[in-house]
Amino acid sequence: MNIAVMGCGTVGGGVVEIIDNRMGENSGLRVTRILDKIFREGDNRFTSEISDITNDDTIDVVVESMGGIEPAHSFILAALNAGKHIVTSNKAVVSQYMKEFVDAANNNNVGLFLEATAGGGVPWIHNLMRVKRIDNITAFSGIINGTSNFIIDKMEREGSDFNETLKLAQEKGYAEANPSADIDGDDVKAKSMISASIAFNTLCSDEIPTSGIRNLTIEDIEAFKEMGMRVRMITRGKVEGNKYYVTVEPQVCADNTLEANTPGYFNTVSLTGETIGELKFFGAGAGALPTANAIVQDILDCKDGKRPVYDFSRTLEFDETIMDSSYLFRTKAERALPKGAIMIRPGYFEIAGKYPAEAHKIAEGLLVEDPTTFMASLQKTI
Ligand SMILES: NC(=O)C1=CN([C@@H]2O[C@H](COP(=O)(O)OP(=O)(O)OC[C@H]3O[C@@H](n4cnc5c(N)ncnc54)[C@H](OP(=O)(O)O)[C@@H]3O)[C@@H](O)[C@H]2O)C=CC1
Ligand SMILES: N[C@@H](CC=O)C(=O)O
Repeated sequence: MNIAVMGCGTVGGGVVEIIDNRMGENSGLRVTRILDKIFREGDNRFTSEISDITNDDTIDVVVESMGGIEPAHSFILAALNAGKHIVTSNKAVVSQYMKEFVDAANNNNVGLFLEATAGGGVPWIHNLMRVKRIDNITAFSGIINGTSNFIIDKMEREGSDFNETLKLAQEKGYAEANPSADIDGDDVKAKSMISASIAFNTLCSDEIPTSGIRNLTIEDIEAFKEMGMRVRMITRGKVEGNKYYVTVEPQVCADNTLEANTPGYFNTVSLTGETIGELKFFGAGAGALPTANAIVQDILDCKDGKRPVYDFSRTLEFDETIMDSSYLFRTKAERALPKGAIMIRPGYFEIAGKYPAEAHKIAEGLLVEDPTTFMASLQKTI
């Protein structure tokens, strides 16, 4: 099977490394073209022209690991329309154009493989699809961003500085090209849209309330520790009747949970199915080789003739009333808090029974008066 890799940075470089140097010749996989801006000296597979891939009938699979929206969107479509299978790690573009990509793949009788778009090396998408062979998935939740977990964990363990740790995550190749996607929750939002669309058989709304860890301080971490809690960046998705909802925000969890004990750049993500109950998946959530591993697994599935089938036919209403939670706010803008806020320790307030969008709106109001305000949901069973 001949493979073209578009974008040979952290992830694409990992794919080339695994196929060229680790799998051996008997794997039946060969990287024959690499599209990037900078060419590796002496490697004549490099090109900057998409037509060198789309016009090459010997190429079976195209890996898209460039990131971003354009030209990734048009290159993926061009490859699908040229009859190439696509394997991508680019959650930003997939979350925005999932339906268009699925339709193009179906029209051209090729596969669209998405394992690496959520959870890095964790076989999350594969298992969502596998569980659905028997069960309706009623909920998912957990940590699906390695960078934010790496930052929080290092702050907890070593008292490390937020910005220095973010820099370290960038050096290690965990962070997005624009790392605000990691710390403000947009990366988790994109992964959640893909996860929810697959889990719930409906194209997920992009109106997911999203907030991140930008304002998290060492003092917050110490305060949570004294409360027997730890904070994690969490996605939550849920279906009830003909309603579904998804939210992305930091969550303060009991310190004996698997989520609270997820270290470094690891992810812990779980799904709930009607007969299987709760299933949890843990593993490397980012980085060159774990993510490349997920891509190569997809390529091997493709080589075995497997083609993922996506079904978005379920009509569900995106409705936050199925997901009320307690929220915690650390703010100096005490007077701007709504009625019912209870001070649980100096500077920290709890508001019970709030819907996510409502809570995020409260946080936005507080941030105007106190730009250091931090908000998190308080863990309970969803
Ligand atoms: N890093 C990780 O741990 C993970 C990343 N992902 C996703 O995988 C994708 C790639 O991420 P990552 O490998 O970290 O990113 P990198 O920035 O390390 O790699 C992207 C590569 O693509 C090249 N590139 C970008 N645009 C173009 C273009 N128009 N033409 C040619 N080459 C281009 C970049 O060149 P240049 O640098 O010169 O712009 C770079 O070499 C992203 O969608 C990311 O969200 C998913 C899971 C994990
Ligand atoms: N930046 C992302 C990379 C993997 O998806 C993360 O940190 O999780």
